[in-house]
Amino acid sequence: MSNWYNKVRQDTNYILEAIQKHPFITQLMDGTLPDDVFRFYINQDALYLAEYKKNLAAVGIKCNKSSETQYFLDAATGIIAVENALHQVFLKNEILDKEPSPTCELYTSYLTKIINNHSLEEGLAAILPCFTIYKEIGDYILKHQNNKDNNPYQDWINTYGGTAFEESVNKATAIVNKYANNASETILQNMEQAFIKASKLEWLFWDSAYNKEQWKI
Ligand SMILES: Cc1ncc(C[n+]2csc(CCO)c2C)c(N)n1
Repeated sequence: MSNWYNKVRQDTNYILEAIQKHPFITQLMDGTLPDDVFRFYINQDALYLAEYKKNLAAVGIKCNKSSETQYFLDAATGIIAVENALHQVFLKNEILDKEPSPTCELYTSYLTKIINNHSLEEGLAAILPCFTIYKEIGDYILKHQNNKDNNPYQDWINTYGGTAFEESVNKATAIVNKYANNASETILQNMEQAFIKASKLEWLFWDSAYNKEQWKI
């Protein structure tokens, strides 16, 4: 298969469209997203990222080539720097709640399960939507917004849209494509399932933030 990502991107287009239409994203874009909702999101995202960086490092050390390991370990370190800066801006460094929401718990546990108990290829497929969906949503907002000078969430939008983040996403995608090129039919099916599941969890993460999801008991 020449380009695995292009195929799964096509197959998950409906998820991307659902994210673009989600009120969290439309209100983030027009700047009307309630402050408490965004803070809930950033709070949960800080908890998500604390686990995600471990998952990225775990995938990295399983890769065969040292350049691939280097890439994922650098990306994990980058999370500490870049993403934490966003949390400083919006959360003023204060973690409001240390308890992950059900969806945050589900997404991080799902990734940890796949990475630790399944093939490297599936692990790679599972971590990729985190990169590609944020890049696409960042670009989508930059393209469609007309309030760049007075959107309270512009720092967030600029982090993911535009060219700064593009190279990193392309590199991650290229690594996953390379492993897919050498994968068996069964592994390819598992990779696609993992990519779809993680993409759905990205939608769910925004939806759960929009509803300020709580544990029911
Ligand atoms: C739920 C959730 N999903 C994806 C990202 C975006 N993101 C997190 S780490 C990383 C790779 C290196 O920066 C990217 C793109 C996020 N912040 N929160």
